[in-house]
Amino acid sequence: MRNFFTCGTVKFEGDNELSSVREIVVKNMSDFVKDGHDLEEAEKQLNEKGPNEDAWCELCPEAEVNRRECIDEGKVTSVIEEDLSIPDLNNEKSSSSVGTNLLSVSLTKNEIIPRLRSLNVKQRRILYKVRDWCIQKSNGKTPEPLHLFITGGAGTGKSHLIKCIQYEATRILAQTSENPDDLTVLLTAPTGTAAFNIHGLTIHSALGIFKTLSPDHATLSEDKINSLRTKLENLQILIIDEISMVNKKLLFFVHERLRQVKKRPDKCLFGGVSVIAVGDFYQLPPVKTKRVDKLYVDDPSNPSNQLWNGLFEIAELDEIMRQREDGLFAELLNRLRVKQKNESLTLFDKRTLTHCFGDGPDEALHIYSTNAEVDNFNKEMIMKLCTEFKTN
Ligand SMILES: Nc1ncnc2c1ncn2[C@@H]1O[C@H](COP(=O)(O)OP(=O)(O)OP(=O)(O)O)[C@@H](O)[C@H]1O
Repeated sequence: MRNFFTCGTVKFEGDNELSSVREIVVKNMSDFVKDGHDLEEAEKQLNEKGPNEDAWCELCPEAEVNRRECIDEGKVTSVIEEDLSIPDLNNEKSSSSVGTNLLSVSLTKNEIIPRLRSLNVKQRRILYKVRDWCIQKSNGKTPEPLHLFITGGAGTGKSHLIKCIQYEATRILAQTSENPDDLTVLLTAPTGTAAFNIHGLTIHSALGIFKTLSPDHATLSEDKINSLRTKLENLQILIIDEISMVNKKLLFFVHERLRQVKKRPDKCLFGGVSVIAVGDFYQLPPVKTKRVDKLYVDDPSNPSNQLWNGLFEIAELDEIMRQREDGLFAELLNRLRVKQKNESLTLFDKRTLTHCFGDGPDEALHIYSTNAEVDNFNKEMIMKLCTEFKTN
């Protein structure tokens, strides 16, 4: 056989000359078996090492970078940002305008790489846990949904980590849907300010939840649900920042809405979508919420209790990542964070706090405990900034 290949000749009909078998085979191979060696090599590697999790990035790094840069420049908008004006949310103007105008933007590759490299051991461990889950998904496996609670005091790098998780999870999960631009990871927070800080969306606007959390609005009509479904049909991970500001009722509505969107039965928690909750229960609590309705308060009589207590795996960050003076202040905050009312402060902490006391620069965000103080400050600033003003 080998002889026939190397020395054999054939004669084609109507052709007077003999043609070399070898030449014909080589020509046909170059025409029809392009990249044959590479394909064989790839098949061999696939069999030996399994699928390459970073294949997309290796094949098309430029395309991915371009796509992310376009998003940053606003040329390509996130699916969710375009329009989420679900009619029965229009009754409440603010609920449709706050969240829908916020872009759910991930960082560019160039911005993310230094962040990924800077992660400390605990941050990295959490990232890898989420990453492993995403890789299993992208390899066609069906791992149980993640329910992860990332917590830690002020400045321990929770927000920093969220952006890394969002980037990595989006990148890997892009391989699971036909359109790599499909929304697979949604970054949300319970208030407009918190959402803005992480370049995310409010939970209400992203999931079409009425702000007053009235039971009448728990279920959207099939039309409205369909519209939400087209935007969220490939959603696999929901990240909720500032979870301390979410109460049992809101989390229950999130579960219900995801269940509706994913067409899953009652018992399917969050419609099978993985949820990563991030925050610190020593920080801001939900507004107008009784103690028993706070998430961390175990109340078996409340049907939504099962959505939090005992469900979420806790991952705690404890290394303060803020720099210099900010770092000292963050350390102070973290000492105060766990103090009981009757425990006194150390002399050093008292001094530091006294040093911080004062109005601070005008342009800094001022927080007052009464509306009257807020009005006073605003008036004072208006008088300072606007020299010419008219009153009615
Ligand atoms: N691994 C890291 N390497 C370098 N800087 C980091 C790292 N993690 C966080 N930081 C920086 O530390 C500061 C605090 O981080 P971040 O805002 O993420 O903390 P946080 O836990 O969300 O704080 P808070 O609860 O007060 O909102 C930020 O300036 C952030 O950029």
